[in-house]
Amino acid sequence: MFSSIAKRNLTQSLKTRSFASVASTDAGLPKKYGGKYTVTLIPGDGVGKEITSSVQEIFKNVGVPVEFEKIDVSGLPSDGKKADQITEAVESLKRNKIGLKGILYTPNDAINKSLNVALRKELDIFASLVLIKNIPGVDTKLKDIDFVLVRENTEGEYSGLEHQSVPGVVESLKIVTKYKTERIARFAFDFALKNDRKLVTAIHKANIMKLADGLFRQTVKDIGASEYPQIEVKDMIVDNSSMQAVSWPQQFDIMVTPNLYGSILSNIGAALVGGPGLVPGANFGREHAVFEPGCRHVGLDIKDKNVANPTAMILSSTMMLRHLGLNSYADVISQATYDVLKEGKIRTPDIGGNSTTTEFTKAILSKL
Ligand SMILES: NC(=O)C1=CN([C@@H]2O[C@H](COP(=O)(O)OP(=O)(O)OC[C@H]3O[C@@H](n4cnc5c(N)ncnc54)[C@H](O)[C@@H]3O)[C@@H](O)[C@H]2O)C=CC1
Ligand SMILES: O=C(O)CCC(=O)C(=O)O
Ligand SMILES: [Mg+2]
Repeated sequence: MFSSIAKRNLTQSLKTRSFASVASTDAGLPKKYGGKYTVTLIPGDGVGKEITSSVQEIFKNVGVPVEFEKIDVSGLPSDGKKADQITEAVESLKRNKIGLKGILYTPNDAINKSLNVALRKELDIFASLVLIKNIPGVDTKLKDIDFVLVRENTEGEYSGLEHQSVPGVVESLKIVTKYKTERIARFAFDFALKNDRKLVTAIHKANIMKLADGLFRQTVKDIGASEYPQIEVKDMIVDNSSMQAVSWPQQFDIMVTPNLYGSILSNIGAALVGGPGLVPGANFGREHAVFEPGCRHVGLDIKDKNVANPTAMILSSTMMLRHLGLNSYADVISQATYDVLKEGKIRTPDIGGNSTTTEFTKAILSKL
């Protein structure tokens, strides 16, 4: 199915500290026009503008053959017409097939639905891929962490099907389908095969949600046993997985999860390796791929303060370049980013420094 998932193809020097090459689906890659790819750029809310500016500056400096088509979308209630913005973004992504995206804010009210979720559903970018790996130079309590989260991105607890039956009684539907579970399971196993990973763990709560999570658990196990006998498959209850993740994360290789457990585990994963500013991510469908920071934080509290860590966005952009087959550009940019982090002289406050986003970006530029 995902025949074009790239093998780890990084140079030996990068191997120990780079994330795996990323999955791409068997959909045709975007076409180049005038020698360049057009990529939809959605800076998003909070720190989005600052961290995507950092990527744009780096791409320009390196001469990456990518032209950005910028679309402003905001989840902030005050900011313009949501329906028009999201339609424009979806049309652009459908045209370009590929996007780089910051995170869109969702108010905690009963009215405004998540635009992030709407975009993922509309494009059917069903597989969220988040890479949790220690970065040399970023000190963490636990070491040698290197696991991948494959999260179902379009159903589960994020289905948004809720109603109040009578005042004080709310029903919230979690949808799990065999079809969508099979495809996320195959994505996880294909990714394992192509990236030399050996173990897929299905995360669930089948002891309580016997039908929904029972279906998820059993389907992953069945697909593993029948189609991927060379990959080991285990399952683990989500509560225990959370505990294991903060005590013995080295046991995990690939976790395949329903939607909400993936969000929670991506946050745990980010905390393990240094925070939300460091973890890259991507969303794949059959036709489209959208790259965005893996644990999807908005960072409204630090907006326009020039302190955001752009690493997650930069590494998401290098995943995107690998998806486009622009590996040499990806290698140069990720190497420079890792070098700056390893040296530790210039670092943003989230990882213990006092440098600005601009200074961090300049330090990367100086390595290129
Ligand atoms: N609140 C929202 O509108 C949305 C929330 N989410 C989800 O909700 C959960 C938590 O989100 P929030 O409470 O909004 O978290 P948040 O955006 O407030 O971030 C939490 C903390 O991390 C810091 N942070 C985030 N990005 C950073 C960066 N690049 N560099 C340095 N520091 C950074 C922030 O300053 C903040 O202190 C996550 O699972 C996220 O995926 C996802 C999309 C929208
Ligand atoms: O879009 C949102 O507001 C929240 C979504 C979320 O937590 C996630 O996608 O990880
Ligand atoms: Mg989340």
